[in-house]
Amino acid sequence: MPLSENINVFARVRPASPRFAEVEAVPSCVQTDPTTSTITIDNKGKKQQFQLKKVFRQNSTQENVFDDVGRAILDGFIDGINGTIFAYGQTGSGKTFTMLGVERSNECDLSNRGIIPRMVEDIFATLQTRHEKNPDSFKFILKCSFLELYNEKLYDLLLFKKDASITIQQQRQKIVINGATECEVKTSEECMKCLWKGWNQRKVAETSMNHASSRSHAIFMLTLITETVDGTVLNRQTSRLNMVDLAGSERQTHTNNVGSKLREAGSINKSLSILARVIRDLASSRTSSTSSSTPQHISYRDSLLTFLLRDSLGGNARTAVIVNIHPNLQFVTDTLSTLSFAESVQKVRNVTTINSTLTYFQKVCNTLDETHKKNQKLQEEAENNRRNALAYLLRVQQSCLNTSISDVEQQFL
Ligand SMILES: Nc1ncnc2c1ncn2[C@@H]1O[C@H](COP(=O)(O)OP(=O)(O)OP(=O)(O)O)[C@@H](O)[C@H]1O
Repeated sequence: MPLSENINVFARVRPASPRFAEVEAVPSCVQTDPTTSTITIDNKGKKQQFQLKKVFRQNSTQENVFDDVGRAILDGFIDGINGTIFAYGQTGSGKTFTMLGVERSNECDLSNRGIIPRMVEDIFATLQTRHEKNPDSFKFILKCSFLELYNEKLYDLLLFKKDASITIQQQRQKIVINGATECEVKTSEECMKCLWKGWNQRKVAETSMNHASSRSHAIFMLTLITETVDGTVLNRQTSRLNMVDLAGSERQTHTNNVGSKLREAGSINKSLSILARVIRDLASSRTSSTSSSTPQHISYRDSLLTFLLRDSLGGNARTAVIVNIHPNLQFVTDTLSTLSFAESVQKVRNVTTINSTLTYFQKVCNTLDETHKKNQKLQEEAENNRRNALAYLLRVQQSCLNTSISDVEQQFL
C-alpha cells in the first residue's frame, strides 16, 4: 500500500569556529529551541524563526543525529523502501562531518563516525541477525556504488579510470544508473573499504582535476536485494539508499571567484539552484494540487543532480534532509538562504512503496508440474485402453457377426 509522507528536514548547528573569532566570543546569529524544534536567526536585530522536524544544537552528538535521522530510513531500506539522506549547507558548515565523520588515517574516528558508517554497520547487523535466525528462508545481497558529480559530469569513485561513462535513464517511474561500478559487499568492513577507496579517489581527482571536494557532490549508494520464503511464497524486495554530501551552497557574491573557478561555481550553483527550483515547484504543486487537476511539470532533467535524485524528491523514497548551519554572524545571509531552502523542502511529499515481487516458491511449481505430468500420462493410458478395446471389438465383430469393418468403425469412432 503506497504511503504518502513529507520529506523530513533537520537542522544541525555546528560549533562556532575559533578561526573566525576576532574577539574572544564569536558573535553568533543562531538560537535554537529543541523543545519546539525551532531555530531563530538574529540578523542585526531582525529576527526570523523557522520550525523544522528537529533541531540539533552545537553539542549534539553524532549518535543523536544518527538515531533521529538515520533509523527510520534504515528500517525502511531493509523492508524494501528506497531511502535518501542528504546534507545541505554552505562550505564548512559540517556536511562531511555529519555524513562521514572525522577521518583518522583512512578510518573514522569511532565516536565521531557520521551517518554513513553508522548506517552501514546497522544495516549489516540487522541483515545478518535475520539471516542467522532463518538461514534457509532469508537471504540478501548488498551492493555499493560511489559517484561524484562535478561540473555536470558523473565520475565513478570506485573505478580508477577517469573516463567511465555513466548515464542515467528513467525506466517507467524508476531511475536507472548505467555504467557505474557496483561492488557486492558481504560485511560492513568490506563496505567501509569501498567507502574509503572512493573517498581517497575523490581526493586524487581533487588534485588532478584541480577542484576541491567541497565543490562537488558525493553520492554513496547501496542497493539491497532480499529474498524471504514464507510458506510457499518467495518475496523478493529491492531497495536503494542514497547518502549524499552536497557541494557547498554559499552564494558566489561572497567569494572572489574568477575565470574557471567562476565557471565551476556557476555549474555548482546551477545544480543547487535547480535543486532549489525543483523543490519549490514540488512544494507549490502540492499546495495548488487541490485547485488544479493537471499535475505541474517538474523539470528534473535540467540538472544531473535532480535527475539522479528524482525518486527522492516527490517520488518513491523516504527522504531526510539535514541542513547544516554555521552559527557565526558573518554567514547570516547564507544561513537564512539555507533555512528558506529547508522550509520549502519540508512541504514536499513523497509516495513510498515497498518494492517487492511475489512468486510461487519452487515447491508449488514442482507440485503443479508433477500433477500436470501425471494427468498427461493418465490421459495417454486412457486413450490407449480405448484404442485397444476398439481393436478387440472390431476383431470380434468381424469374425463372429461377419459385418464390415467400416460399419463397426462408424459405430465406435
Ligand atoms: N558538529 C560538529 N562538531 C565538531 N566539529 C565539526 C562539526 N561540524 C563540523 N565540524 C568541523 O568543522 C570543519 C568543517 O566541517 P566539514 O568539512 O564537515 O564542512 P562541509 O560543510 O563538509 O564543508 P565543504 O562544503 O567545504 O566540504 C571540520 O574540521 C569538521 O570536523
